[in-house]
Amino acid sequence: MSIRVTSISKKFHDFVALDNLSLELPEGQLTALLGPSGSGKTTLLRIIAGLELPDSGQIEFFGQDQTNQHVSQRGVGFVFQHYALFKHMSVFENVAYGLKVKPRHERPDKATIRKKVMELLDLVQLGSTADRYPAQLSGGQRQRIALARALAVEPRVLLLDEPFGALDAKVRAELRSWLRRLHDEIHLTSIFVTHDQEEALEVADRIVVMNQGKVEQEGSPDAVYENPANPFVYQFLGNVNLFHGRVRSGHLEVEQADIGPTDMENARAQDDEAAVYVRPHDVEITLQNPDHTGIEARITYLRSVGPVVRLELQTLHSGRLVEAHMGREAWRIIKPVVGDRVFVHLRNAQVYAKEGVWGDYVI
Ligand SMILES: Nc1ncnc2c1ncn2[C@@H]1O[C@H](COP(=O)(O)OP(=O)(O)OP(=O)(O)O)[C@@H](O)[C@H]1O
Repeated sequence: MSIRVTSISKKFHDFVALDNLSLELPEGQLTALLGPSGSGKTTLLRIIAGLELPDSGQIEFFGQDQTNQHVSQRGVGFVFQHYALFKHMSVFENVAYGLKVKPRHERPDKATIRKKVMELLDLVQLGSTADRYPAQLSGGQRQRIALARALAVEPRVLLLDEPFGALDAKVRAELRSWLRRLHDEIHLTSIFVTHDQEEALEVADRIVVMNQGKVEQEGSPDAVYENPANPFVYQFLGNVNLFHGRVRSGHLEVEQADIGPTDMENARAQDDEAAVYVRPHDVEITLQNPDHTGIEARITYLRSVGPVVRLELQTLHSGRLVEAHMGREAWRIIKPVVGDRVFVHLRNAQVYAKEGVWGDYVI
């Protein structure tokens, strides 16, 4: 385990930013701290870095206690959202900076520094910009240089705080896949903070979902997406429809439709109210409802966006709005239009019964 966070708490006045939080981060992996604004992600990152002191708890790197180590002794590299490069220095000088300011006995000679900087610039695919100044680079290029600068001092741990947060959507998407490929090359233990679930799912080896200073769930992107531990995680990881249903004798009922048998193990959940969550791409639409498993609804909005047709429907029983995404092929078969009365089927529903008891219900 390369980074171990044990029982960290941090208050700002009366506000609890981190609440007895513990976490272990595997070596060589890229871990995303994901959570809504104010959930404590940046505070945790700053405490790991040594930029902020916890009220209690312990931080270890590779088995060594770092809690009282100064930031300069921890061997961390940073990239921040607005970590401006030195404007008056060229790209080369910016990346070389951390090496040039090392104490004399640790400082590499000039030729070694030049070789290293050029290698790093090639690694971030900006070798040709060595003589330019930051003002002559795009925002995305500047962040790549900031990353090269952070890597120059060979940190043990790389910390990135919303590194692409200030960039536009297209550049952001490019840098995401670039960061993923880069990490596959360097395998440095890295933590990056984001509130963008897509970014976390696409880039990270592990995701830590945070809420109100605590960890809600941690695991691989697939595990967290496929098996969210609770409604908070489920809702946070993407668009979702919520239905109120009832489990009766092991069957899930939603708006007079018999959705089918549930596999909920807990006895209390066998006859109870249930919150039913379904993602838009798991909502299926049919024109007929012979087995009464569909919820009656009317199409109120329809628009095709690239390969997906987005629909909004309103259920006839409760008036609840439902978002559905159909593949174009599926849409072509039944060609529904606005105003049509159809049936909504819930696939891969996550059923959370009252009192936090929950089950996974899959047709
Ligand atoms: N120095 C400080 N003084 C007072 N309150 C602070 C300080 N730093 C953070 N906070 C508060 O602690 C809470 C957690 O902040 P933090 O920046 O860790 O959240 P975050 O999850 O990174 O959110 P965001 O995505 O908005 O940056 C916030 O409510 C913030 O206002």
